[in-house]
Parts: sequence; structure tokens; C-alpha cells
Amino acid sequence: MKDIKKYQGVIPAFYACYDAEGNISTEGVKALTRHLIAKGVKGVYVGGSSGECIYQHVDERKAVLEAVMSEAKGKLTVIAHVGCNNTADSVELARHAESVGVDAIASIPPIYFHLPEYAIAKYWNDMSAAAPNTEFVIYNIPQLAGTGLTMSLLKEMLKNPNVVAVKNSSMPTQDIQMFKDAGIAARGEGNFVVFNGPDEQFVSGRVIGADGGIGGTYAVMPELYLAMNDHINKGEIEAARAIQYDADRIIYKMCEAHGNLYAVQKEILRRMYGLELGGVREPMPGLIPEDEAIVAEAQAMIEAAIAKL
Ligand SMILES: CC(=O)N[C@H](C=O)[C@@H](O)[C@H](O)[C@H](O)CO
Ligand SMILES: CC(=O)C(=O)O
Repeated sequence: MKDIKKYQGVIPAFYACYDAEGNISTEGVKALTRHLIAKGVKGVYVGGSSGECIYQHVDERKAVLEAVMSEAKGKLTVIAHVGCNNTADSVELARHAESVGVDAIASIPPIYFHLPEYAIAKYWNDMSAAAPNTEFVIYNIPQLAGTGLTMSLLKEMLKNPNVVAVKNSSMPTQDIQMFKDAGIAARGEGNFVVFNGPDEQFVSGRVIGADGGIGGTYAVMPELYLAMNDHINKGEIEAARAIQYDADRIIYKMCEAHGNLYAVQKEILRRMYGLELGGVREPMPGLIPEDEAIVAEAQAMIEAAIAKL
């Protein structure tokens, strides 16, 4: 691990940014990047679930990453999720990500077919080989990917020296401990990172050993996660927990909408900051008029929680 510090902290998952026609808006991407820099986050996780990666073409994903890099270079840690559902496209994105100078690449396992572990390892290692000077982050999100990271697969991946981290989105926080322990056993203290995935348990994840967090709701309320992180660093667990409860209530409220969570969050960013990031790509459901009250309520809850800090 060259520099563990760049992974310690709050790393929002970047939202897909579209124009009114549903095409990629590089202006939106740049504006969101500048917005997050101004909020003081540690980095961004580009092209993951929140980036609607599985609904975007390879060329679109390259354009998004280039637009992020044009604003973020030297200011943010950039982790580019490059997984596609076939190896060739993933390898192409990995090579491209290294060429634009990201800090790390990341990938989910292959989805739909439940492939043997040796095939998953080869898929990840092929991407990593296409970005040989770039660190690699395993994205474990079994409830969506359909395949979970096992200890044997992690041990196999640790043979690749570029594998420096797991972004863990499984729900048991115990998984963070197990992955961290195995990583440190192989690499030594300070040389392996685990990111907390579920935003609803950011505090728990950090307390059990996550070095930082990557999350889909950080970008809409970074102040809350930055404050939780500061409190944890100071050992102020009760204060961190109180903010976690606020964040969780806000997440549950946003999830009440008919429209997808990402659509709700982009609409809130539009209302709070004038950021024009568009909607979500089908088949994800967009907002409907009945969502108006939920969006307004969630925005008010975010503003109230920030005002309490
Ligand atoms: C399953 C899923 O999408 N997990 C995300 C990443 O880990 C989280 O950041 C969620 O978006 C967040 O916790 C809201 O439920
Ligand atoms: C939430 C998250 O980490 C992602 O968008 O991939």
C-alpha cells in the first residue's frame, strides 16, 4: 500500500449525471465533482451502483471518468468502478482508468451466472493486469451481485499485490472484521483497507475496523457522514450515533418514494444547490408527482440534521 491515508474517510459514490434527453451530462459530472470537493470529502467512487454502471455503455463510462478527473485530479482520491458483465469491456475500462490517472480501480464480481471462484478471480485479475500500476478494490455486494466474497476467494485475490482493499456492502459488519484480519495477515498493519458499504451502519462499520466508507447517500448529505467520521476519530461514539440515527431516518424516508433512491437524491441536490443531474435510466423508476411530498420532507430532514451539527 503506497498511501493508506487517501482511503481513510468519506468517499461518496458518484451519481449518474444525465441531461434532459437522458444522455450523459459531462457538465453535470463536473459540477457534482466541484460540489463534492467544496464539501470536503476525501474522494469519489465513480461508476458504481449509484453511477448506474450496468445501464451505461463503455464509451459513456469513459466520458464520465474523464470529466471527473478533469476536476478532481490532485484534489480527491478517485476510485473507478470498471466492472462490466464481460471481461473484455472491463479490461478496456481498467486500461482507460489507469491512463487517466485514477488512484484505484474496483469491480463487482460477474453477475447473473454463478461462476466458480477461479473464474471470478481470473475476471478480476485480468482487469488488474490491464491496470498494472493501479491499486485494485474488490467490491463485495452479495445482495445485488448474487455472489459473495468468500474467505477463500479473498485469499486467492491477496496473491495479487495490487489488491489493497475490499469495499464491503454486505450487511454483517462482522464481514469487515474478517476481511480486514485476512488482509492484514497477508500484508501487514496499515497495508490493507476495508470500506464500509451500508450507509445505515457507517458508525458500526467504522467502529469494527472499516478505514473509511463508500456510500450511495453520502453525496446528498456529506456533512452528516463527515461529522460522524470526525466523532469516531475522536472516540465520541454517542455523538456519532445520534447523527447516524438522523441519517438512517432520512434514508428510510427517501426509500419511500415510487421513484428510485438515486432519482430522489438527484432531485434533492437540484433543489438544494441547483445541480442539474437529470433522472435515472430505465428500467429504474423515475419520480412521479406523488413523490413530491417525500422529496420535500427528506430535504427538510437533511437541512434540519445539518443545522444540528
Ligand atoms: C445495496 C447498496 O446499494 N449499497 C450501497 C453501497 O454499499 C449503500 O451505499 C446504499 O446505497 C445505502 O446504504 C442506502 O441503502
Ligand atoms: C453505493 C455504492 O457504493 C455504489 O454506488 O457503488
